[in-house]
Amino acid sequence: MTARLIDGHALAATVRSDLATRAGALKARGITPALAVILVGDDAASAVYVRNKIAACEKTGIRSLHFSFAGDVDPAVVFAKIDELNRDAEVHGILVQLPLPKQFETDAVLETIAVEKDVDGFHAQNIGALAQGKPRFIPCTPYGVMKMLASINASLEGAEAVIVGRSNIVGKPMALLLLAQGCTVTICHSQTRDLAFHTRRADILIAAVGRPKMITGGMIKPGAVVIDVGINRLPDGKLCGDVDFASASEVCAAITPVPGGVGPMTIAMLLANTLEAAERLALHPSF
Ligand SMILES: Nc1nc(=O)c2c([nH]1)NC[C@@H]1CN(c3ccc(C(=O)N[C@@H](CCC(=O)O)C(=O)O)cc3)C=[N+]21
Repeated sequence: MTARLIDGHALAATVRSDLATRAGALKARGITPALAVILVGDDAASAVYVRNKIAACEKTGIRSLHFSFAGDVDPAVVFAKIDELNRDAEVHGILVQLPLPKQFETDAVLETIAVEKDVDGFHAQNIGALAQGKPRFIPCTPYGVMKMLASINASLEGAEAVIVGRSNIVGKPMALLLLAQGCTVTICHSQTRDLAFHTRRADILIAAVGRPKMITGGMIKPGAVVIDVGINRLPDGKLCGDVDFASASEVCAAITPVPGGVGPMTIAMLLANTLEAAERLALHPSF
């Protein structure tokens, strides 16, 4: 069996075209949706992602503001910038690129971002709202994964969903979203005793661990949908996912590639959240 490919670039382009229409409607009312991105330090991968985000904003008619700080910056300087952006009525979304250098307490930084501008959906209040089934901003990567599952009409009600990885930014919110759609959800992690036992039961398998090609075809149920969130750079410079694509695609029904899968959708959903923030702030300026 050869799996169907879920094309993240094509799907992201569809999302962007809808967003461009909505951005145009806001502009006609005198509002230019704007995203502020804060980058601290000179991590090469982070610089690439931030560049991709800014380019995607431009394609969609969203204004982007970019603030860079040296890796040894005093956190107080970054807090002051976030505070300024929180109060700037022309900024609708604020994103602080992670990971932050070690002098930062990441959670404290994320909690400083105004909840109504938290387009990453990482603020404790936004995670709490999602956990209660009343999401305001859905974290971009899991949000993009849900769109990818919808694009192939994956049936989620009663499905066995297995997530490998328990991070706050992917694994946990992913579990909440799949749960809300009626999946029976299992979260596996580094202490899971028999990983393959769990993954082989999955109708929907989400790999988000950050270990190159660790999920192989033998660990996958025939006919499963496999979503590869991992982005790993191999010594030869090539990117690969957490899933061994060659063996997995012989077994599963549908699979996302790396690159060109979840990554581009993550950025598209960041733009979607920014537009939603701008639309909400336009409707309720004091919200
Ligand atoms: N506050 C915050 N929000 C994030 O959403 C966030 C973050 N911090 N820190 C890092 C991770 C990672 N992330 C990616 C986004 C796009 C691609 C992407 O476009 N990937 C391309 C390849 C890019 C390349 O060539 O390296 C692809 O998969 O096709 C990858 C990774 C967002 N993150």
